[in-house]
Amino acid sequence: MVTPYRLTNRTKNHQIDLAATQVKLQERLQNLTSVCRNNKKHERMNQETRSKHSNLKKRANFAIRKSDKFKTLDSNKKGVYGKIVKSQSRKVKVDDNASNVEDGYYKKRNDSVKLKSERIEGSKSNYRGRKDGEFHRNESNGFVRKEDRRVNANDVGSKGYNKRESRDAGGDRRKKSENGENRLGFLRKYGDAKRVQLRSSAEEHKFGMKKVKSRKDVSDDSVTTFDRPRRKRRLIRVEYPHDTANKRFDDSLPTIDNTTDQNKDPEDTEENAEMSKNAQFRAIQPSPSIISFVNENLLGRRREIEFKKAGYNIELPSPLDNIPFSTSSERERIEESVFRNKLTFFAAAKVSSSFPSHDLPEIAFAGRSNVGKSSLLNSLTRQWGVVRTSDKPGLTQTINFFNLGPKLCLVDLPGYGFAYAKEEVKESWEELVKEYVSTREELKRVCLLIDTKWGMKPRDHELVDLMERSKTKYQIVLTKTDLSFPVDVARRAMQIEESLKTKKSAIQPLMMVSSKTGAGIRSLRTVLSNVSRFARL
Ligand SMILES: Nc1nc2c(ncn2[C@@H]2O[C@H](COP(=O)(O)OP(=O)(O)OP(=O)(O)O)[C@@H](O)[C@H]2O)c(=O)[nH]1
Ligand SMILES: [Mg+2]
Repeated sequence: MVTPYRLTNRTKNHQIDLAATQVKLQERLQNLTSVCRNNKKHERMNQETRSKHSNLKKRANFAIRKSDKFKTLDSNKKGVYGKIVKSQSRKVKVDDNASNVEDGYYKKRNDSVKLKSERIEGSKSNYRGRKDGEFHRNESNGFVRKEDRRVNANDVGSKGYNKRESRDAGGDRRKKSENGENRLGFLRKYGDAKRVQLRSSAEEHKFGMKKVKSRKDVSDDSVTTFDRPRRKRRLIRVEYPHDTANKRFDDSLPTIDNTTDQNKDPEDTEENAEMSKNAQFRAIQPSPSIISFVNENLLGRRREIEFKKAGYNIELPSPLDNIPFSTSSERERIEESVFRNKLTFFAAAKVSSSFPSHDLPEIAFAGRSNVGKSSLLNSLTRQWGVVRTSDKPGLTQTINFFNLGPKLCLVDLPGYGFAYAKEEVKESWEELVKEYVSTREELKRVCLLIDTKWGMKPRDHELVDLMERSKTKYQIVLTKTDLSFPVDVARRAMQIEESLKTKKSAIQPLMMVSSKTGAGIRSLRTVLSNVSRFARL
């Protein structure tokens, strides 16, 4: 049997004590945890404070370093005016002469600076006193002119960062701040290494500083400057009088160059002659009949729209050589039966002995190089590519004979005048052409091709004279009419007709063609087919 457990008073008391202790312990535990938490918080705070502190320290150091530089600048400024205060370990060099030697303008300054230093040492009346060793310049003194202020790097530099001073000094503030920046940049770049401080013995004694002399010792120790030559102001010079960019200046500075005039003389006269020829050409009034002929045949430079309006198919080669509204480029369309024949290469001759012998009438195409002889042959026969053409003068170098069926022979002659060939070779071509033109019996007509743009040149006249002498029939054909204005085509035709009026062997009318557009080709075909028809061998 279990006896009921009865708590004694003592036990009860004990129990109460224990409960109280438990409560107390719990409270302490709570306190401790809160303390712990607080400690952690503090620790974090401490860390933050420490980092903040270190940051501040760094910034402070940086600021101190910066201020050192400013101090140096300040001391430099003072150095100029005689009172030099040591700033940290940096020193300012005195070399006024060396810097001023470069520019004669600054030489004048030496005297004024000497005067200045004397006056500074003598009394402070020229400067408004501030702190010890700091001075403001007083412009009313007169010895520091505006120009001097501008060229003095130290002075300007100090103004760069000290607004109050710049205000005091007056003048263009913006300019000064710019110079101040330059000055700072210069100091950063060249820093201590280039800076040396020199002081007069009096100053040395006064401030108790060591005398440090630069290698380039100078007699005048009272003024502070730098070794580095001052930046020269940029000047805009007109060095190239013939430069188009300087045209304005050219107009204001006319130069007379006698030597060039003397050298130019012969060419000038030629040019003037050429000019007057051009003027003469422009003065030609073409007759209404020629103008209407040019317009009817769509000769001259034209827009494609005009060809389209007239019904020609501009997709075809030499469109004006076709019947309007035709879509065919076949040679069956050619009216003149002789030109429907196939064009075949027959013979080439470099010398007169190799001229072929046959009983066909010949029609030759002569003219300057690149005038369009070979192109005209292709265009007349509408057989593109049979005769070789090139945009480089001098492609055709031999006398080439082409048979046009059994009735006619077309002859492509080498050109004369400018060509990409040696002089001797060109001379031999010319001789060959002259020989052929003057001696060939089968030759019934020479088509003398003239470039519409350039007209007849002396060599063309030479050939004309030769043909006149040898009584060879020739007909002038103006080529490349599509490159000149219609009125110029008419003028050129008038001009040449006038010049050949008295020539007996010249056959009228003068022909005008364009191998490119095909203008005038049909008319030329008609003329040439008549030659073959009535030729007697
Ligand atoms: N715009 C235009 N160009 C032409 C005409 N005729 C010829 N040409 C161009 O002129 C250049 C010379 O043509 P060619 O036929 O080789 O001249 P060439 O007289 O035979 O020249 P050489 O053989 O060197 O004596 C080529 O590029 C042709 O395309 C024309 O009527 N109009
Ligand atoms: Mg040719």
